[in-house]
Amino acid sequence: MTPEQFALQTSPERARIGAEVGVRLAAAGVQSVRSPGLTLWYVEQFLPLADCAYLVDQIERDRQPSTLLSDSQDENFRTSDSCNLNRWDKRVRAIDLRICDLMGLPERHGETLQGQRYAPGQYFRTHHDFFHTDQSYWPEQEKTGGQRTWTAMIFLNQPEAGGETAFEAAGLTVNPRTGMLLMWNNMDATGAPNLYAAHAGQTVHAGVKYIVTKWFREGNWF
Ligand SMILES: O=C(O)CCC(=O)C(=O)O
Ligand SMILES: [Fe+2]
Repeated sequence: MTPEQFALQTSPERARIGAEVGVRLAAAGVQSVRSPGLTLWYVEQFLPLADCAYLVDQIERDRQPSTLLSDSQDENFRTSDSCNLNRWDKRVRAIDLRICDLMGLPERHGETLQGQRYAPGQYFRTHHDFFHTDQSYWPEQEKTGGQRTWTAMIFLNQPEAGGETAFEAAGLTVNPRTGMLLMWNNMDATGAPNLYAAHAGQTVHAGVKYIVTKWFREGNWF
């Protein structure tokens, strides 16, 4: 899709969600970095070390090669391992609810936390977390909560080298820091997909990188 086509996909509801979450995070004193196209919000030491270790264990137990929703089946696009965490596990749910509460988003809008593991040499190429409505996956996603709005990500550890999350279009790069929560809105102020929110998980050069990602929908995902 062209930038013009994305820009036409405005939505008052998604604009409202974007604005409300921003106001709430600012009121909570959450730190942010702004570039012309994108604001990144972050909380250092959001997740206690014991919870980070707990999630790493779950990821080690359940991980499978990562998949893509996209129609382009490029197997070199995302080379990590992933798994869905069990959202009804008491400890996982408590983490989930802490994120929802901070952002003021309903639990039911959130997809299940996804764990990711990158060994040295592994990466996730530049992509958008929002859905492309010209792809074959869209009709199904539209019925299960619609467009993705906010992304919340927690770094569970710091690999020895590499593994930054890079927002190239916005000119922002985030270094993994154990327990840090990172949040951004994938929609712009009009509720249309924000191309400045494109990002990559850069290659890990030494050590293993563990994160969990949570994608929020505009409506109920479950
Ligand atoms: O590994 C990263 O830093 C980025 C992960 C990511 O983009 C995602 O989970 O959607
Ligand atoms: Fe992403």
